[in-house]
Amino acid sequence: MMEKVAVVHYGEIGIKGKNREFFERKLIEAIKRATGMRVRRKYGRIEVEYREGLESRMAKIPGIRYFGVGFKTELNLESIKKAALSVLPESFKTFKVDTSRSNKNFPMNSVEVNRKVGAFIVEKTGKKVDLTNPDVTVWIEICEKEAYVYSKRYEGIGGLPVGVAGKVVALISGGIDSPVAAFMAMKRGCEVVAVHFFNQTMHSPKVREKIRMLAEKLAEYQGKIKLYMVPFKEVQFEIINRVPPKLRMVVYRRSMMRMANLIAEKEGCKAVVTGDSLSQVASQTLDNINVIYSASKLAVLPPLIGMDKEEIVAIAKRIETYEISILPYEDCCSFMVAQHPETRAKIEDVVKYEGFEELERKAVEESEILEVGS
Ligand SMILES: Nc1ncnc2c1ncn2[C@@H]1O[C@H](COP(=O)(O)OP(=O)(O)OP(=O)(O)O)[C@@H](O)[C@H]1O
Repeated sequence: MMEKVAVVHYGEIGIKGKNREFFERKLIEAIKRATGMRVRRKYGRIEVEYREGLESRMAKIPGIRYFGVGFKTELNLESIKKAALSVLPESFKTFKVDTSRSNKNFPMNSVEVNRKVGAFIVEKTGKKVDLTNPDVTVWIEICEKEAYVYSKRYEGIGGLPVGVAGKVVALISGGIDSPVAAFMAMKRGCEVVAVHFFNQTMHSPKVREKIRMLAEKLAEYQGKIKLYMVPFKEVQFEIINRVPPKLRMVVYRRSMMRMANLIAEKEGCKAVVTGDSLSQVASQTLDNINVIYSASKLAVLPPLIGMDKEEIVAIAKRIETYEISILPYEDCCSFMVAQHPETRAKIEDVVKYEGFEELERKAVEESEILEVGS
């Protein structure tokens, strides 16, 4: 019996005590959804029936630390040797065998298995062992009733399965930062509801298409994603009518916070995620962040707060949102703000211009709600 499988390891879940079963169930659901294959929990790992192309989908599932693709075999040295030969690539010069053994009843320890299987590969292929820098590593995992043997090992994105931490609203602007922030929240177990505010007259269909593309990319990590497109032209015009240009930016971001809270209430979300990073732009001074975030009843989580632009860009490239984010688009709000917005806003100077909750509620009610992803 030799069955082609992927064997999944999930670091952090292992140490979560009584929540472990819940986390494993969520991870199994996510793998099933992403691959459509049979998935089983086994020996502190997850075994996935193999199909072509499964690797790229699995590499995007939060909660997976790494996974191997190879064979499941019967638990005896002969079967393991046979599997080891069959996972070798066509051309290589050097190799090593790396065995781990969770079944302590197996008659050989890991070092002995390394030696026996290594000697067998040398005998059959004439290749050399190199323990420090081999071209190929053959991993062998000896479990209760079976062994897994593979030479292809893929890094996952780590973190926790989507959904174990609850739901959040993530504000997605169309820039580089906010999709990265949404991804970071997913990676820590949040199910994300994406929200974008746009001006229904000024914004071309291209903007909507771009936001949809970003949501689709994020859906690859989460399964499906709900996207709220909130038309907030009326709110914007009210802000222009009432608020001096210098303060408009802080006021519209507070308004976005209130609308995000309304959506969170509808969707059962427990926090608002933004792409703010400290001091990157004028809106992101500590004074302004205090004033903006205080418009939210729910906690506001800015996962990028301590990151440099280069670090954010590197993640955006890795998760493949970068190429979409740099497509040209009309920014929602730059037309309405002063060239040098206030950087030290004070709450008492701002609230006196506010009071458009009715328009905010209407904008949220008129949102287009899309289910994106497969
Ligand atoms: N039109 C919008 N729709 C939804 N969220 C928005 C919108 N504009 C701004 N935001 C939220 O406010 C945050 C700060 O926006 P701002 O434009 O000041 O910063 P930024 O660093 O350019 O962020 P980004 O790269 O995400 O656009 C964004 O990361 C996003 O979470």
